[in-house]
Amino acid sequence: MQSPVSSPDRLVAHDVHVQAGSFPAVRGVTVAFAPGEFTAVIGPNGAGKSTLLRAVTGLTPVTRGEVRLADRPLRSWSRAQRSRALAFLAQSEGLPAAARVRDVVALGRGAGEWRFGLLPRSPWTAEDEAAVDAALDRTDTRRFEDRRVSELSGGEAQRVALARALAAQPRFLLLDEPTNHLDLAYALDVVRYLRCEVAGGLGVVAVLHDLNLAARADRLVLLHAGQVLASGRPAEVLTPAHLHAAYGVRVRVVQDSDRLLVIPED
Ligand SMILES: Nc1ncnc2c1ncn2[C@@H]1O[C@H](COP(=O)(O)OP(=O)(O)OP(=O)(O)O)[C@@H](O)[C@H]1O
Repeated sequence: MQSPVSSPDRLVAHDVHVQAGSFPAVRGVTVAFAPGEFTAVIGPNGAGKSTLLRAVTGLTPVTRGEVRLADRPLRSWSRAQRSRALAFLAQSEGLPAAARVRDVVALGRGAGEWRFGLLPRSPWTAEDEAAVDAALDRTDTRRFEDRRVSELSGGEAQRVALARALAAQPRFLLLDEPTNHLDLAYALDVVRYLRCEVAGGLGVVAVLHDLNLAARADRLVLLHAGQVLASGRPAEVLTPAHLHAAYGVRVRVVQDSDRLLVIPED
């Protein structure tokens, strides 16, 4: 991965350590995420992927090191500025079951924060309406915008959560296992939607367990025991040696047309 130099637009973690309870979950991680780039964070269970994502979003405090956004320490951003710039999609995003899909996506425009008094109320504008429409269209969720969340399948609800995050028009979208529990078609759809957003300039950072999906990212960060074991382009990271060191599994990595395939040998 490119060295995380100070750049006006990057989200940078510099020598970040995070203590989860008494456990050092992230130990000296330095990475940079750029707008218009899709980074997949990979690594075995317990490697520190979720903790790193939460730390760079400002949801989990960093015990040592620093996170910088747009060349300013993240802690100097107000909560409202930060939540507008960085959208985070957790592993199991709880959506209000009784709410209609369109209203849920509107929450991405801050409607929830106004209601709970976390942000000053501002008038709902045509720009807000357009952002909700665009997010529904881009995630192919408009066709059930009037349904309640409780009437959706798991995969549909996951796309609504993605639409809500996109409606905020963040600079970076950080997703923790966005394809978890999705069938092959839905998982590929989600990656395709994300790729479209990246083409439009969004910075995407996604924790992915499926290495063959992760191979479609622009860059990979391979975590192991709270540290970066490898980072860079998929072909640089997805090597048998790296994957054996991280997962303890022997694999073959083959090039199939323009794509890498990871095949376990065990
Ligand atoms: N509150 C806590 N107290 C003690 N250990 C914790 C705590 N929170 C997380 N950990 C540990 O920190 C490590 C990293 O957890 P994290 O959830 O970041 O891993 P992960 O790579 O996202 O794992 P997975 O792929 O299983 O979701 C794990 O070993 C976990 O057990």
